[in-house]
Amino acid sequence: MSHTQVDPHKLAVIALGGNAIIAKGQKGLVQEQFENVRRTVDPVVELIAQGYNFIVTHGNGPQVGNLLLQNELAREEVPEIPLAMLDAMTCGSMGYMIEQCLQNAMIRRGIWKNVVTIPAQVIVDRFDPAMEAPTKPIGPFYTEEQAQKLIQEKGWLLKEDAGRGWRRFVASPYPIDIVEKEAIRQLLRQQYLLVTGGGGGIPVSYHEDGTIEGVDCVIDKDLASMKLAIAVHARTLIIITGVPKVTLNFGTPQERSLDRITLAQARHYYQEGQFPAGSMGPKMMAAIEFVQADPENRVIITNEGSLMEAVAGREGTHIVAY
Ligand SMILES: NC(=O)OP(=O)(O)O
Repeated sequence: MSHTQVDPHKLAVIALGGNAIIAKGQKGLVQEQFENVRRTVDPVVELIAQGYNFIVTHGNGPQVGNLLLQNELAREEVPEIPLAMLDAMTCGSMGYMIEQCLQNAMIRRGIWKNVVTIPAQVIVDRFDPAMEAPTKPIGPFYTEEQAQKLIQEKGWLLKEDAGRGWRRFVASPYPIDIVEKEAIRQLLRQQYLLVTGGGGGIPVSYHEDGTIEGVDCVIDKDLASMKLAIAVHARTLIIITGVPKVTLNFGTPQERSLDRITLAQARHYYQEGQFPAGSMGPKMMAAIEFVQADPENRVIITNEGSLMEAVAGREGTHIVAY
């Protein structure tokens, strides 16, 4: 294989949760975020040393929610920034952090590889019904009492987020395509390590004349990562989350973790309502669509500490065609 070809079996898209970069209970200080990213990229760099290449994507839920809050607090002093632009800001700021941590980890490991961040525009349908029914939790967690006060005083939409506390919700339409996908493929052919699709990408939609414009929403990063993985013909999509394995009957005495499930089983459990919206739901939806796209595709859902073992097949939940 020449250096201008990409081995799809050694190419993986790895999606880091925004909630792993600002963990629950943390304020989101820049130092905290750098520390979390450093810890997360170490095993990624170990896998690079084994010959893998990656597209690293990341969530932005806590970060874009914090920016929105800053924006609203400063609205008397400086012009407000629309949500699509705030998404773009997180692509840059979080891309900077992840890119630098990857570079430093590779230098320490004696690996030389180009790393670059691309703030990718992701096409959505601005008439997607999801624009009218917000499902994406962003920003800090509140108690129910704080949330009710904010709903009354500020008119924000706050809802309970998968048993973890109350959060603000914004629209999250389905990602259709990636504007910069050809540039991304070109850089992969040249063996670049890419940070792109961050925050689910910057949401944009087409006008009838073919021009594009930002849409104020936050795309789910697991669905955008899946679209990216399909676009670059990666065979592996890795979704890093807070738990080592996906479980059935979560939080009940019947709870059990899943090691390896087929596409048919994943669909069955999804339809049974085993995976709540706002947590495991979009991850499993992304997994189903990715494996459906090609029977050679596989998805690994795990946490950062189990990544090495999961890639070796000894940890995590694996979703495969058969
Ligand atoms: N955009 C997005 O899905 O972010 P989180 O993963 O942080 O929720």
